[in-house]
Amino acid sequence: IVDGWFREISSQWPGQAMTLKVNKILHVEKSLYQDVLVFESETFGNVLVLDGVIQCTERDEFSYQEMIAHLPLASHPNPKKVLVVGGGDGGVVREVLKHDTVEQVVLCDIDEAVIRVSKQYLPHMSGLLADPRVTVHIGDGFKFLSNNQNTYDVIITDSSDPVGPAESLFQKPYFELLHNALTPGGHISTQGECQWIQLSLIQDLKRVTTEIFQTTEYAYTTIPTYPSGQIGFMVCAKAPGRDLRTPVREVKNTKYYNKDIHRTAFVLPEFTRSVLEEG
Ligand SMILES: NCCCN[C@H]1CC[C@H](N)CC1
Repeated sequence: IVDGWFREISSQWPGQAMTLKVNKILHVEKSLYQDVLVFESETFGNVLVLDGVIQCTERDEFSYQEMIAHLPLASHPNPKKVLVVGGGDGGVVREVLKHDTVEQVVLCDIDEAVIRVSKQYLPHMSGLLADPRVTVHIGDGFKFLSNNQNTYDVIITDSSDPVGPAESLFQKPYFELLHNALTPGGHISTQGECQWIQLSLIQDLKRVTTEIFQTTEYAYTTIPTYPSGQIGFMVCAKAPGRDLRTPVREVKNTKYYNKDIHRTAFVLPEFTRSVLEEG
């Protein structure tokens, strides 16, 4: 933080950096896995930063949390059991619970510090972790999945970037574990990075998921505080011919997501479409 500004400088997005004006530093900690920082910003509410990278801000988190949850859930006929890998801030769990078909949500995050800090500084995101339908498991999602076959209707991987604790969540073995842990007809969504910055990574993710899932699509949303102002998702189905672009159930009480946003999220600019569809 330099002269009151936090700058998100990272080798992952060379030559650019989001900066946010800092009112007050609220928490600094080195957890077992990463550096944890929470600060009160001037215009985006409280901000959670892990290893120098913005994870979520109170003002715009709803865009990412709603889309990564509702794209796989609203296109699934009857999701009852849901797993969230990562997502320790609780925002995705809050969104999953908006589906009244859901009977149980399991959250598996490797770092208890993220959950503890989110409960203290991000109450609007972490509040529903206390819901009776939610089970919180502290551990490596990779290991957790290998003990669960044919169990979950939807699995959402709400991860940080592939540099650090989440690195293994972007590789083929993980997607095979996801496929095995899904019930037939199950859906996944993963934090799929940004087409302006990581298009070659997205192309790899598309190739890998195409080898494993019968249906796989990339979608994206706009979100001011992520690099280049947007982030994408890989959305896949363990079902032949499943239309992931069409919501089959309505989602209420959202601020970003609606049925038209669901459809248009999958419509890609030519520089991305040509790379992902021609492989
Ligand atoms: N629920 C927190 C979401 C974490 N996902 C982020 C996507 C953008 C990245 N640069 C950092 C993690």
